[in-house]
Amino acid sequence: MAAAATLALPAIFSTHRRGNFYLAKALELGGRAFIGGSSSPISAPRNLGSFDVNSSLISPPAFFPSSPTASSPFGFHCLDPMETGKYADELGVAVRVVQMACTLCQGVQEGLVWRKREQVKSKDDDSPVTVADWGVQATVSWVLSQCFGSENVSIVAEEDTQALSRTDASGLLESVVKAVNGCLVEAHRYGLKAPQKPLGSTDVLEAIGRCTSNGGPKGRFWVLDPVDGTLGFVRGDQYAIALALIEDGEVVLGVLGCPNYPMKKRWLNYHQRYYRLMSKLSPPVAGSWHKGCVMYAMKGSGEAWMQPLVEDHSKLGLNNVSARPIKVSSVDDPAFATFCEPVEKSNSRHSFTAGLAQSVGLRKQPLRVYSMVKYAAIACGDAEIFMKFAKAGYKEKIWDHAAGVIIIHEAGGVVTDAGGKPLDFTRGIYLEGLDRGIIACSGSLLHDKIIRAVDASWDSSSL
Ligand SMILES: Nc1ncnc2c1ncn2[C@@H]1O[C@H](COP(=O)(O)OS(=O)(=O)O)[C@@H](OP(=O)(O)O)[C@H]1O
Ligand SMILES: [Mg+2]
Ligand SMILES: [Mg+2]
Ligand SMILES: [Mg+2]
Repeated sequence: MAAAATLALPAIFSTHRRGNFYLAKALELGGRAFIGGSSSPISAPRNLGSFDVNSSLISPPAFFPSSPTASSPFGFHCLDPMETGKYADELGVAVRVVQMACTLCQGVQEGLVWRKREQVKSKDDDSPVTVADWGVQATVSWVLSQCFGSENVSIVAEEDTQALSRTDASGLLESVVKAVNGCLVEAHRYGLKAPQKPLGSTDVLEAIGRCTSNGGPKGRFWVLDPVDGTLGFVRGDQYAIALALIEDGEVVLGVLGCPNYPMKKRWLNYHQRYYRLMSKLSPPVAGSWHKGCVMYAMKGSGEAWMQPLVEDHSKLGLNNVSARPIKVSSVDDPAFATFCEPVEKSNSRHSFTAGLAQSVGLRKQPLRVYSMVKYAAIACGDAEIFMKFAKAGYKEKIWDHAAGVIIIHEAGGVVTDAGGKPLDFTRGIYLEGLDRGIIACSGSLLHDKIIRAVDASWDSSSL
């Protein structure tokens, strides 16, 4: 939604050289993020079958097992049919398109090492936007329209076409079109249909520009953050692709693609340390740095799932596919809890959260991670707390939270504002009425403690 008015390069180029060096190093180590199966304890997902929504999908969905179930003729992750079958088709399409989008982003992130100047632009608020942000928005919008019919699809999304439509942006637009077609041509590998011919620039602009919904309390709309944590993305670090569906003001499904997030926590620790200490750590054995996953959940199911990113589903035996249920951590002693927060000081008050951490008895260093990967870390039990206190005047957008909130919730956690109220997705593109900040926790014990600590210290803080 924020307009990208200038094509001038942002300051991040001078300050982010380190990040690109890291990315180059990371790529030297592992090549493209690819997981052909996880060695984590797996329980096979109970989903399945053939699939054909408006003939835009082909069957069987390669990353789900293949036998049909009574509850899901479309073959997706089969949750309790009484409660959650309603959105099974939407979830299936959402997971597939997010998987595809992850691959698009990985390609662009690799390219940033060599061609960053053409691929990153600056928006009015100086935040970065890249070929990947536009490319993912176009791809998701196109696929959703194909699958459900454009007349049935309404999307709230972060990006617009303003910067891409400028006469001096033809090279940029060309890069976006190339990224989108490169992604869509592989659609069949994800059980989706590719376009009959490559999309032209008009089609791509139309797909991006179609995402003009303003949300609200009634009806059904998708919420998309094509690249959340673009700064992390540009720096070769963590980022997420976030897609959610909202109906009558409630988030009913959420999918988070986390292309650099490992299936195993120990690799997250390694990733963090590797970025910081770079040359002092020996590189992981090639291919062993299993990173890249998609997490998803459907409202009311009490289940959330994580599966590895796969590049080519056709090369996988269906039974090798390894979605596993995720649950929040059971740690409720603050001394052993990990809390996450934004990396950028300008996005959240680090000094305030440091004070809170101390008063609550948190002992570990904060895990500063870009994007909704923070929500992902809590949902899968890698961390216990996420706190964000934006500066006064900043209004949180629904696309930065919707997918993460439902996944944490279904995985057993709690997400509220600092007043203990659920986030309100009924009031347009912003989380209007948000009380002070956002607090997500693995359990209510920790959550209560943080809320009380915020109350105790808010007035004396300078916020
Ligand atoms: N000033 C300010 N205050 C608070 N939040 C802001 C602010 N500016 C931006 N944003 C939004 O923050 C999104 C990234 O949030 P993160 O938690 O990943 O922050 S950080 O990058 O780790 O610092 C980021 O999402 P993306 O634009 O998708 O990257 C923004 O929507
Ligand atoms: Mg975002
Ligand atoms: Mg974004
Ligand atoms: Mg942005």
